[in-house]
Amino acid sequence: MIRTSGLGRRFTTRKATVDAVRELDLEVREGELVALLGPNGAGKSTTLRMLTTLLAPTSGTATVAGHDVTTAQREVRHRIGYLGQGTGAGHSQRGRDELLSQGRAYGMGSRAAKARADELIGSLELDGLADRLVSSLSGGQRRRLDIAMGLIHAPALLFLDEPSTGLDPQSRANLQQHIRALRAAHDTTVVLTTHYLDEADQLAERVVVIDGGRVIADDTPAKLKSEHAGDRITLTFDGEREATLAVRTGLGIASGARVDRRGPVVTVETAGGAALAPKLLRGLDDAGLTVAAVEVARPTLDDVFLALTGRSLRDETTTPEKGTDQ
Ligand SMILES: Nc1ncnc2c1ncn2[C@@H]1O[C@H](COP(=O)(O)OP(=O)(O)OP(=O)(O)O)[C@@H](O)[C@H]1O
Repeated sequence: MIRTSGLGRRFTTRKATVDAVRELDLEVREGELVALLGPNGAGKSTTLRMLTTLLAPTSGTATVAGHDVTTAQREVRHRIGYLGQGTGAGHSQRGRDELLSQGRAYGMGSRAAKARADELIGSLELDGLADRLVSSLSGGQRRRLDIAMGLIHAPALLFLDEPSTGLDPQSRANLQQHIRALRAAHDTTVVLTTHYLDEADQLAERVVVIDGGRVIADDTPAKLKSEHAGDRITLTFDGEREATLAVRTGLGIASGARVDRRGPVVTVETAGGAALAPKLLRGLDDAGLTVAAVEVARPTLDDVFLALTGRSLRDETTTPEKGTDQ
């Protein structure tokens, strides 16, 4: 569905030259749901804008839905849907009318456009809402209408640029549920960008991690986590002295695990944390050391990003919160 080879985009301004995307080799198969994950400025939007023909690459090639993004822009555009950052339906219109005019703009007959609009209104649960003025809809509802606009011409491939940015967690979960259902109902390949770790983890089958314009990892969330980050066992002792003694016992763990002590808290990063924790506690008990609290946490995609770059994605992104909606 998508194949890029050495794709790149350089921006040259009077002040600086920025390689927003470098040497991108990406392949997306039919039916996949792929998330491009990275901090602000990583190159996610620039990648999407090149794949949707909105921006010309300065190096490399890209084929989308069987057509070259540089030499066959029209063909590509007819086969894809795109929801950009901050784009959306006109506010003084009713949603349904917006959908119909969008369908006509794609050359659909009025009957076909109406049938497709009805179908999308149903699957995105916009019944009732589609007959209201767009300006009266909440952020999440408007985003769903935007997705319907992007799908009106039944594209095989849908690009969503940060679809849930600015939505509160509940509306975000609701939108994710709709994206999943849409994909199941219409068999659409979906490529989306996000800087929400939970969104990439829960929604995408495959996560392409981008940093500084380059792909630094590309796999299923489960494999990324098992390969790049271990489970984390956090042991809290009554005092720093006990924690130091506990580390000195070696904790009975295999080499390769990372042990870190901060004050009375010892963290152990290792594979198979859930199985190891009871053994570890028994060993400490035998050594006469009492653990005040223990916690075993599965790794997150942030741990993966941290392992790959030494930086946390959480520190780099902010989560703007707006009103809840359904
Ligand atoms: N038109 C432009 N002119 C100059 N630099 C640009 C332009 N567009 C993007 N850039 C730069 O390219 C880099 C990648 O930007 P891009 O918008 O693709 O990142 P992003 O990963 O989508 O970030 P965000 O999550 O903030 O949307 C940034 O350093 C950005 O400042």
